[in-house]
Amino acid sequence: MDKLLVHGGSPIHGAITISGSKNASLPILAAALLTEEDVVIRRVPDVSDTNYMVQILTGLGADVERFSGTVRITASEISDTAPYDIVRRMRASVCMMGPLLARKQRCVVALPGGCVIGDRPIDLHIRGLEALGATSEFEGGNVILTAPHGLKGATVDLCGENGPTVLGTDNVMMAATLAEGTTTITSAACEPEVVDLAEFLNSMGAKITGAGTPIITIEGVSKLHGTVHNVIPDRIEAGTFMVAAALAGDGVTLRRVHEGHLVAITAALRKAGHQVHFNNTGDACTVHRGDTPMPVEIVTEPYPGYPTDMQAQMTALFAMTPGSSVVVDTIFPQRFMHCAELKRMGADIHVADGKAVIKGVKSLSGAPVMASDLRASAALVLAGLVAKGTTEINRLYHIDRGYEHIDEKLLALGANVERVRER
Ligand SMILES: CC(=O)N[C@H]1[C@@H](OP(=O)(O)OP(=O)(O)OC[C@H]2O[C@@H](n3ccc(=O)[nH]c3=O)[C@H](O)[C@@H]2O)O[C@H](CO)[C@@H](O)[C@@H]1O
Ligand SMILES: C=C(OP(=O)(O)O)C(=O)O
Repeated sequence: MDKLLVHGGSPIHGAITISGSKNASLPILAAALLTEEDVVIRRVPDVSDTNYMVQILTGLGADVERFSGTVRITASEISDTAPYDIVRRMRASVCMMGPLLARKQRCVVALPGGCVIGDRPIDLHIRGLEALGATSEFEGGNVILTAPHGLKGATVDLCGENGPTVLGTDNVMMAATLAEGTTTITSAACEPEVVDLAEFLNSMGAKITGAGTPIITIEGVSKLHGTVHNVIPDRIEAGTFMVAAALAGDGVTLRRVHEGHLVAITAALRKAGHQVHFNNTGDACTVHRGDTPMPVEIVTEPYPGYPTDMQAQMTALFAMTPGSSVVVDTIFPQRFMHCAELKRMGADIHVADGKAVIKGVKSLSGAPVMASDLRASAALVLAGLVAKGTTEINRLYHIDRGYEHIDEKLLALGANVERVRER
């Protein structure tokens, strides 16, 4: 298990390039199962989640070649059962359900269960696939979906108690591409990753309109074909480095970003007193720490609102921002595991009922801390950049799930970090 040592106090500056999006890559890799033909996906980040997805595809019988950021998949003959050993390691493996069901009329996928960010039910995924004519049963920790006579288009509402579901929208959209007739998804998730998946599917011959709005229409086709696709930039990786720059930066430029995907994060940083400038084409931005940082309140919401995947990192920034800031997570109200570790570094945070109140302190001090999930680990790295002394972040595999070569990118910006490899 690797760990990261962050020696605080070195300001970061310079430029880095943002990687392809993890959360767009995962469903797109799964969607390659919808055709027997060759699919080439570029800018897939080299993170453990995409490696697991490649292993799942291989385990299902697909031929997969990976060279740098490019993955070529040929799924001419595949099985309907996703191998448990790998599926259990990654929650996003639930997005195999839609493509497998559409292609094989049956799928067996291990249930993801909960995780440290809270309960992660899949009732809306199942409800959506059942509306298309599938039947479901649960056996031995697996969900088994069958549609022996194929799927049929229907109207499906995917709104849950906490709003729409991203991977649920992906699953129903992927399944509906090969269903007979027209499917309408209402209360669809509007995240850019859903739009990227829809663009990928359309480039394979699917007929999808409305992705990026709450109503998506999919006209079923009998077959999809091969394609080549470039994955969108990772808005959460970009947001994480934007916050790093606001916390410890002395002018940090991020290349290959998408301004339109970063509106809520940019607004929160500007409100907190930091400077964010985009270039004319909106594909690069430079962030400077403001002279008078101010406390703000952020409330996570479905896109285009402030993303839950960016609240832990912002909490690290608020830990050193004078005054009282507030973070409310309406999507995953239990997603505050990072706060206990930030407190070990000297932060003043009170968490109750899905809300953290953070009183800025003058300084944090480095400490051994435990990463509990992907974005919580990112928050600890950010805090470590400005803490006095050394922060030792254990269980680095959490961060390696979703940040491509984070240590190398931080080193390129002048941070003093060291990955300690432990076998
Ligand atoms: C791989 C990937 O893209 N992961 C992202 C995706 O996860 P994921 O797609 O799993 O998250 P969802 O959008 O489904 O979850 C949103 C909310 O809906 C609830 N819910 C979800 C499904 C369901 O069947 N029933 C139900 O009640 C969840 O508990 C949560 O409160 O979107 C989340 C919300 O933006 C992000 O934090 C994750 O990084
Ligand atoms: C929570 C995340 O991912 P996952 O849904 O795969 O757990 C994330 O990317 O922050």
